[in-house]
Amino acid sequence: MTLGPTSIERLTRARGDLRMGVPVVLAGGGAAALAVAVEALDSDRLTALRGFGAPELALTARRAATLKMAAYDGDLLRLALPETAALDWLTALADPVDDLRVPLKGPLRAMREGSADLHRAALLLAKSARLLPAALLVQIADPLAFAAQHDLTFLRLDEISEELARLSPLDEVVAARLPMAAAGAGRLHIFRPEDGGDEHYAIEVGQPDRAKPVLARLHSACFTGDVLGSLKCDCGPQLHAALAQMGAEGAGVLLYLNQEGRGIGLANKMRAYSLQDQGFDTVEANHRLGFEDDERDFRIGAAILAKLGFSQVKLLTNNPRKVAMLQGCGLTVTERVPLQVGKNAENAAYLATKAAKSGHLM
Ligand SMILES: Nc1nc2c(ncn2[C@@H]2O[C@H](COP(=O)(O)OP(=O)(O)OP(=O)(O)O)[C@@H](O)[C@H]2O)c(=O)[nH]1
Ligand SMILES: [Zn+2]
Repeated sequence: MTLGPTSIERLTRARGDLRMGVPVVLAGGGAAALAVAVEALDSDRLTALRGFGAPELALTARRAATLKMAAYDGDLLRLALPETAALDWLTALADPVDDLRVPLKGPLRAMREGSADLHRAALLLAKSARLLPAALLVQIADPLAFAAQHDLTFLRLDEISEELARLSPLDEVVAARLPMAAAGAGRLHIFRPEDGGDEHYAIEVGQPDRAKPVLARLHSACFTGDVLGSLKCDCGPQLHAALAQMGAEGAGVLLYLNQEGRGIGLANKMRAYSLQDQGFDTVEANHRLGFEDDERDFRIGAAILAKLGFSQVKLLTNNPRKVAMLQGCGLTVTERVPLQVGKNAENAAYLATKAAKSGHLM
C-alpha cells in the first residue's frame, strides 16, 4: 500500500471539499471537469470557475420535473449557465424554497449533446455529502496536472461508482454497559465505517441468544422526533416503545442508524419541512428538493446485525421494504412485529402519506 490516499479516502476528501465549496476534479470517458456543489458555492469561486470555461449546471430528474423541464439524460438535466447568471440564479434552481414565490427561472437552455457521466457523478457526490443535489461543472483538459497545480482532489468516474456502490466496511470501535429507563440493562456498541462516514449505533438489550430470532428494530435518526419530541412524525414514540418492548421481553437489539431524514440529512429534512409548510406532502417535498422518497442504504443495518452475530430477527417495523432488504442481505426475518404508536393530529397526514405512497402498513 502506498502512503497517499486510496480511492475511498479521496472520495471522503471530496465530500469535505464539496461541503466547503472547494471544487473537485472528475475525470472519465475521455472527459474531465471541475465540480462544485451549488449549495456551498460563493460568488468569488463562481467568478474563478468562469475563468476556466463555461459552467454547466446539473440537476436531478426529480428537480427537473418540478421546474417543468425535460430531463434529456434520463435521470438528470444539464443546463448551460447564462453569462449573466449570478449566484442567486443558481440557488433558485437548486433550492425549491422560493419555487412558489418566484416560479419562472428562465430562459433555461438544456444541453443535449455529449456525455452526462461527469454530471451524474457530481450529483452522486453532492448527495453523499448530504448537500442539495445540484452541481456546477466546468470542463477542463489535463485533469491530473490541473488537480496537482491547484491542490484539488482528483477522482476517476470508475472510482466514484465503485466506491459509492459498495458498502463501506463497518468496524466496532467500542461497547459499554448502558442501563436504560425504558429497557433496563443494555450495551451500546459504536460502529465506524472505514470510509470516514457517519457512525452508527447498536443498543443490545439484555443478553439476546444468537441461536434464536431476536426482537430487532432498525431505527433511522430523527433529531426532531427522537430528541425534541416533534409531533410531525412518529419516530420518538417508536424509539421508546421499541426499547420498552425489548425490556419487557428481556432481550432485543435496536440499531440507531445515522440516516437522518431518510438519508438526506437534517438540513435537507428541514428544507423538506419548510416545503411541507407550503402544502407539499413528505414525498413531494423530497422530490421538489431533487431527492428520491427514501435515500437510505438499509444494507448498513444488515451488516451491523451480522457483525453482532444475529442471523434471525423479529423485526419491529411497519415498513415492508425493511423486511425485504434484510432478507435480501441474507438475514432471516421470522416475523414482522407492527410498531404503531405516536399517532396524533399533527402527524396523521404524514402517516397516511407513508401508507399511500411508501407502502407502510397501517
Ligand atoms: N425526508 C424526510 N424525512 C423524514 C420526514 N419525517 C421523518 N423523516 C425521517 O424518516 C425516518 C423515519 O425512519 P424510521 O421510522 O426508521 O422508518 P420508516 O421507514 O418510517 O419505517 P418504520 O418506522 O420501521 O415503520 C427518519 O430518518 C426521520 O428523520 C420527512 O418529512 N421528510
Ligand atoms: Zn421523525
